[in-house]
Amino acid sequence: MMLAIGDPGSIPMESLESTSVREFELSFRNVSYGVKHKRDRTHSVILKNLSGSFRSGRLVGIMGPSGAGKSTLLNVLSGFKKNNVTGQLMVDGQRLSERRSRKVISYTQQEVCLWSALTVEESLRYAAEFKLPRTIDPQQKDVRVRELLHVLGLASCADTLTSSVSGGQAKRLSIGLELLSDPKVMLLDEPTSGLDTVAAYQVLAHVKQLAARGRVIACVIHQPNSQQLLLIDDLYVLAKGRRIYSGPTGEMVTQFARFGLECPVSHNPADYGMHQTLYAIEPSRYIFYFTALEVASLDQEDERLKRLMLEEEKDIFDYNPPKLMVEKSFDGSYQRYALSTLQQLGVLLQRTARCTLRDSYQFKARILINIAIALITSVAFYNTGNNADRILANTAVLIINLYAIFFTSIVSAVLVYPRESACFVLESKNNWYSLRAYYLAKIVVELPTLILSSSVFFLIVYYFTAQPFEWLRIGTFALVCLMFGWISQMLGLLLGSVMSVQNSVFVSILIMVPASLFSGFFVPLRDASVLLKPLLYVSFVRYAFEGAVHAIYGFDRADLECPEVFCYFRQLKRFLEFVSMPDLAYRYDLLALLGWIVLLMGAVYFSLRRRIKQD
Ligand SMILES: Nc1ncnc2c1ncn2[C@@H]1O[C@H](COP(=O)(O)OP(=O)(O)OP(=O)(O)O)[C@@H](O)[C@H]1O
Repeated sequence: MMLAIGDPGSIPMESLESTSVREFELSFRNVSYGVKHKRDRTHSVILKNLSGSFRSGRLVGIMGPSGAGKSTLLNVLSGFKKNNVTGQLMVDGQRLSERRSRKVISYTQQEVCLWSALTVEESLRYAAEFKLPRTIDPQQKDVRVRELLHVLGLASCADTLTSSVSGGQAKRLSIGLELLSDPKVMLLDEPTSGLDTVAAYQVLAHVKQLAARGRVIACVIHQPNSQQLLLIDDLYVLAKGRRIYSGPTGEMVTQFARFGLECPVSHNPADYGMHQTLYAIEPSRYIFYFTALEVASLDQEDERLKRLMLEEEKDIFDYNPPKLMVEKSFDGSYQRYALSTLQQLGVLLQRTARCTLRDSYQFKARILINIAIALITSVAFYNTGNNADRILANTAVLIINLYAIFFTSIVSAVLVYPRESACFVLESKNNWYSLRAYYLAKIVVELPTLILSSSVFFLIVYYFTAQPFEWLRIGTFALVCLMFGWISQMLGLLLGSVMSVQNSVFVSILIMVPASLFSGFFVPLRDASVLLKPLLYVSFVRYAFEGAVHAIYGFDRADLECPEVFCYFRQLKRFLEFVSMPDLAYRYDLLALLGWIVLLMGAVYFSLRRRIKQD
């Protein structure tokens, strides 16, 4: 059903409402936020001593000039920003813990983060799967998705991939994803930016209806027109991180006038002309918008503004909230996630499978690169496997095999992961699913890709370079390749989760080049300097290389063929002494690789957890 302008009541809200919620209030007291500048060790205050209360049933508009701290305030209230924040967040006068605030507050940021391989409708459907409880039947979910498509004006692009929609459509979709679960408190950062007047009105009207049904909704709003202003019940106006107004929209101008801040505030004749013209065209927009912005943009030394700010800071809490227990009023039956971990895992796997099948470029490229390198290696080292005269060349095959696995695994992870992890952080902070479910899904999805891509390489090279066709050797070699590939993959995910694509690529090269030195192939343990030796003992490349050498030449392999009169390395014992691996212990290599896997998997987990927790 399309929403008619000027008729917000026509929004089909009934099915979007699950239960009626009693009135409540989200309030914050003495909220300050500062940043330390690393370069000159100075400290800037971004939000100073802000207090206020947003009541359910009323749509709150947060206004102020660019850089006033509007987005920062929403980041702080939503819990997205936690470091260097002081103050209290309360529901009905009861302090809201961090965990609890995550349960009740949803936040739609200015930047959109969408899965590029999904269509608009699919994105909403997956959001519905994650955010709506299983008790809601699929038909009802379908109705909600369809309603949102219409209300947000996305019906015409429902089947378009999110990578192809316009900026405004992407913005509306990102709001829709959060609207689906009908959260108790919604903080929206510029929900109308990028939208035309009609769409902006529709979004605001929809949001107002949600507020009217007992939600707290606060949104940063830029340049609202008179119709949009009529929808905004309360205004919270910021100037350089300080509050200059909080209260009903209609009373703002009067409040400013009490401090001699009457419109127009500036007396530049040129500006005055502009003011007059604007006033003639659209009086209400002129009064609210220009008054708010002009006052907020005044010099902080302006006496009138100073008095106004002092008054606002003095009069922080005129509302006396009822002392209700948050537990009873809010959390009684409120679950952080709509689905169990297992159910979350199921939906995550479904979504990833769909994205991978649709956007299979990365996967195909990885397989093709592996085949190409495998064929080149096979041509270069054809039939070396059982030739004692070419044993060094054959050892090179083993190390090339490991490098190919390393680079294809790490590069595909660092290229794709930074963007994916940004979406994960956003969805996770908004309680779509837990880190545990996401991490499990990631492992389940990555493992088959890794097995397939490294097996392709390994099998081609193994066959054409004539390595021994014994199941024990094939199995042990494959296991080393797989574990090494998993280490590379985890390293890629770790880099991708903590840094940008560019930095991850540089760092992965920085890791691998010295790691080659520590493989034991170029500098055997015996010849390593005192400085190099400790690095060889911890190098995962060395353990993988040793494991591979053991798989191919260990386990009491018979002497090699010698096509010449004399081959020094015909007896494998001599070769193993030469590469400084006389007493090979395959299981120790596996144990060391396993240790690395556990370490890196833990590191990836904790780095993702840190990202969810940090600002
Ligand atoms: N981590 C940070 N380090 C340094 N400065 C910061 C940091 N976070 C915010 N700021 C500064 O705080 C001020 C407020 O930023 P914020 O993004 O909240 O403004 P805004 O009112 O939302 O602006 P806009 O309307 O342009 O989006 C800006 O001057 C910004 O540069």
